[in-house]
Amino acid sequence: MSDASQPVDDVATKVDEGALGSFASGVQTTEEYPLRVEGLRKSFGGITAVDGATFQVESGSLTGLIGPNGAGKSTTFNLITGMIKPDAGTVTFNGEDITGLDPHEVANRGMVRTFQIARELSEMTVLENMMLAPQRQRGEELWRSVLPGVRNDVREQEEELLERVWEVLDFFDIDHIAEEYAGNLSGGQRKLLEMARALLTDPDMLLLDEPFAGVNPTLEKKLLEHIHELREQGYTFLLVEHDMDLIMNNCEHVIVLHQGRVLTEGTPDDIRSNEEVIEAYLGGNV
Ligand SMILES: Nc1ncnc2c1ncn2[C@@H]1O[C@H](COP(=O)(O)OP(=O)(O)OP(=O)(O)O)[C@@H](O)[C@H]1O
Repeated sequence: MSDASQPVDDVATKVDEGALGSFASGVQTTEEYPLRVEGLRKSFGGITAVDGATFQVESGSLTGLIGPNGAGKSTTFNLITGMIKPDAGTVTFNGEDITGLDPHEVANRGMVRTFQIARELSEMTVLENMMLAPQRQRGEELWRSVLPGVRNDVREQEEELLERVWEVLDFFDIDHIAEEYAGNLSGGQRKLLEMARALLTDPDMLLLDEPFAGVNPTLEKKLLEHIHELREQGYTFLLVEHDMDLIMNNCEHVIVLHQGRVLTEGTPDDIRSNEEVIEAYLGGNV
């Protein structure tokens, strides 16, 4: 059974008191390092995409996961979030072994990744996309739904959701395009919508896979401001991004993957001057 039923009192609770306090249940982290990946391994036929990757991500950090093309970054993301199952190794989130869980089970525990807006969602408005975003089932809410007379009114829940949706749209400055079809948005606006949908699930940690690809500099700046604001409120971010300047200027910690394992990790300054990293990138045809 889902550990989402664990009473919130059981864990150290870091309550978000920022601008999102009104719609988020509060960022809850039980650990200094909420995400721990150990000995993760995955092969596709003869190709070992992830080969014993071991790292951890500090609570409230913006951590960058970088590496040359084919280093295993996307596969690592997919393994962490349950999109694919590892051949070996463990993924621990907030102290719980979540290895091999399905994506919705991982999301229910508070870790989500952004998804590109699928084709069928392009034919819906921004508002409809938000209303259809998967909702995190926290334990307390499961209980509320079965206790007679306690907030089990569907209309009341829909109204609450709508209120949260507008707050998130407002936070990302996309409330004015709520009635626009998602398919008509610019690349940058789509990225904002993808992040807004992820945030609506009320996560503690977000995994962002190239969130700035195709985003113009103005929107990139805006998106980065949102990420920093959320980080200050206690959200934890793991970011895969090819733009090295962006990683170096925004992440406080950088993990370098090479050939499916961690080559090194450290501050941007450590990484920038690391000979092994330079060599890996030169050999990696970046
Ligand atoms: N489903 C799959 N089937 C076969 N091989 C795969 C599959 N997914 C990934 N690979 C291979 O695993 C290796 C790692 O791929 P992955 O996409 O994880 O790397 P990456 O670091 O995200 O690369 P990039 O920066 O180019 O996006 C590559 O050699 C890739 O071709």
